[in-house]
Amino acid sequence: MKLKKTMKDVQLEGKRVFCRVDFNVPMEEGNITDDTRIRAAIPTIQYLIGKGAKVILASHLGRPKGEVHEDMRLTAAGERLAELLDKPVTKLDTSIGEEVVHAVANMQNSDVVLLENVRFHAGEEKNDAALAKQFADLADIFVNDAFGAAHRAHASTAGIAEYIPAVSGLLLEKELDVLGKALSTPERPFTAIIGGAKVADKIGVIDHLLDKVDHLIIGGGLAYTFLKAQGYEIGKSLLEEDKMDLAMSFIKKAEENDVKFHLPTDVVVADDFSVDANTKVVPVDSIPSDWEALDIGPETAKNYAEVIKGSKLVIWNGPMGVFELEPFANGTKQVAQAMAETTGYTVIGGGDSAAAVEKFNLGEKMDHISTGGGASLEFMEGKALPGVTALDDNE
Ligand SMILES: Nc1ncnc2c1ncn2[C@@H]1O[C@H](COP(=O)(O)OP(=O)(O)O)[C@@H](O)[C@H]1O
Ligand SMILES: O=C(OP(=O)(O)O)[C@H](O)COP(=O)(O)O
Ligand SMILES: [Mg+2]
Repeated sequence: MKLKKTMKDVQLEGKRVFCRVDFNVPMEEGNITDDTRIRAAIPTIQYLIGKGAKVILASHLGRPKGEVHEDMRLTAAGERLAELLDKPVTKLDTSIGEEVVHAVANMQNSDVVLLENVRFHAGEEKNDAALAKQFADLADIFVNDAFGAAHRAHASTAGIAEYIPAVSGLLLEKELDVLGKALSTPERPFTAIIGGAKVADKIGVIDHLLDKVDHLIIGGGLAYTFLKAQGYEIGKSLLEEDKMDLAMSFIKKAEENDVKFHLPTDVVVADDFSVDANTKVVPVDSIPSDWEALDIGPETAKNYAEVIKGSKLVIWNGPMGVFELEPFANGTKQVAQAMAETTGYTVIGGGDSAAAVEKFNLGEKMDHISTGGGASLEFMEGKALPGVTALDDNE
């Protein structure tokens, strides 16, 4: 990957800086349940403040699909940011238009403005040139520090870089450095664990991982597309129907490459997606047709923990179950515990995976917690990240 310009390569004093961060934090009833991603952006924001820049922050939250969703506003993130910076943060209700232009015109050096969720505009995810230009017109310099969204070619992560000087932030730089080093000459056995809910996004990376790892462990919502492809009844569990053939091809490729492919052998099923649901542990061949599997079972968790403890390098993205709800947290907890205990090098990625590890108070026991899930997987796969390639080359 080409070296990119960083904040140190540009003059910042008095400059308006459009700084893309990933404040896509897990929320529950309007409250932030894990602020890892906000804390991770603080060094860059402090650096800009210290240099006397006018700091215009932009982020997405959730997937509002181009419409305003009251529960996806960045208000709580702005409040948390102000606490962490110990400094006022002007939170705006939109990310383009007159209100924004006016607020930016009134900024003093070292002031911080937080724009509203950029995904409230349909042009964001389409990487619409007109929207990217509107973002660029607000600023003199673009700083990308949103590693978690660096695999997206969107208006505020990539498009904007066409119009103004574009450099990387400290978090983006650090993530690329640490992940790059861990993977350059991986220690073996090398194990990758993939779970979570973004099945369509993540299933593709398995292909490349099968050329690299010794063990591939599958959990979370991802598991059921594989189980269904093998002919099991999965009830109402998460399924990407059009990925079933792909799933089978991966099982075959694993055999050819002599990669141990681990799927759940037992699961926790529920008659409802809720904390009060009726639940039971069943073998994977006995999932009731009107129930859904929301966690790996205890036998599976024990087996996965053994593999992890025998590994020299483990990368993990995506929770093993719906860990946010107590009855479905055990699988994720057991895997996190094994990651904490193994003597191997451990890398965890993803907004929700990081939140899970923090919830179990095991964050300090991990070697690296990446703020990106999909982003770290695509980086490890060797794919170019649009949020990085868009930045100016350091020639
Ligand atoms: N079996 C399952 N069914 C439905 N959702 C699941 C299941 N297992 C895990 N999840 C959900 O996956 C979500 C996280 O997925 P994802 O965003 O892909 O991970 P990350 O943020 O770590 O990259 C969690 O909110 C969790 O509740
Ligand atoms: O939460 C994110 O990714 P992750 O769930 O893979 O960690 C990023 O903010 C990207 O969000 P997106 O997957 O809606 O583009
Ligand atoms: Mg997530």
